[in-house]
Amino acid sequence: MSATLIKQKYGKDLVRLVKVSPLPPHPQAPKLKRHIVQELTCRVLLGGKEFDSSYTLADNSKVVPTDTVKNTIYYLAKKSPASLLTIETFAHDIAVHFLEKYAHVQTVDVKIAAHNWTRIATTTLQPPLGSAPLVAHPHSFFRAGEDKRHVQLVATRLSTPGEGPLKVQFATTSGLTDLYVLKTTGSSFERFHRDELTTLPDMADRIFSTTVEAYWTFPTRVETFPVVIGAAASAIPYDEIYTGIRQVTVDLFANHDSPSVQNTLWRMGTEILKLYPDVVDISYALPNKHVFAYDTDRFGLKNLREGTNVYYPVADPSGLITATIGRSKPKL
Ligand SMILES: O=c1[nH]c(=O)c2[nH]c(=O)[nH]c2[nH]1
Repeated sequence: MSATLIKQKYGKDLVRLVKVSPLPPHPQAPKLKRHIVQELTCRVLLGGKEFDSSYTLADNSKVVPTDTVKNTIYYLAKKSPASLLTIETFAHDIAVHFLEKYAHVQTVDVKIAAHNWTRIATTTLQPPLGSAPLVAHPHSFFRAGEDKRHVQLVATRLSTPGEGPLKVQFATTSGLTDLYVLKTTGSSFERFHRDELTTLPDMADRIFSTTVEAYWTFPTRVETFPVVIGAAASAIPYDEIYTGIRQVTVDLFANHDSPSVQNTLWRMGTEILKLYPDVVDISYALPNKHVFAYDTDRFGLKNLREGTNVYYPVADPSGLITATIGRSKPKL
């Protein structure tokens, strides 16, 4: 038997990093320390033909240790604190670092997840507590939810090392996951296909609950280097787009009178493409986390068809409704 190495990539996964960035002092409380906190989980994988021999011939001479990959993430977080504030920019700077430093690295695949630390609302910073309106605390946070912001960036070297400037193609996908939402009415599922295996009744009014997963892609772009690390000049407002997509998603979830998960998903995607011209397409995965009416009718208490207010959430199985929505090609 003769075998061939079809593809390979290696690096460090689950590199956890917390970064605290100062904010300028508040004019009325100049001594108060004001911070931004970010918690990231990073994965950086390196690829290139010259790593083949580490797999096939046990030749480690070209292998940048995954430990060095990990150290580099912290090094760049320290060196380029501004770029870290937007995970797409940080991913870009990580990729550029590896391509500039190691001529035999052909591709860098970076994934970053940002966790949700949200400012605690406190009544006052001075005792007595509990007597003043709520203010966002300058340096105390709570984990508001398990939802995360994501970026996956694949950077590919287009130029030949030693022949002219470094030229890199970047493919960027951003996303959000684990955004757990539930609505108690304003959702139905009726007039679906029926056959002898169908037991589901028409549901005119039901609970709708899902954990939103959404990924959106940006146009691939080519950049020529050197540029200043941290300056990652990109006209794309990644933060604004993330915040907007998250808001449109929850707005439509809450306000759309949903005839099906499929149609709500479509409404979310089409609205986002209208609002954000930088987004090429958006993919959603919406599990239908069923919450069914419990049968207390058996005990003489009507709950199934009328007066429904006691339910049981079903962990598995869930429905899973997925789609990618893009822009239609102009008709010629
Ligand atoms: O919104 C829904 N879409 C479905 O395809 C489906 N199938 C199902 O059993 N319940 C639901 N709900």
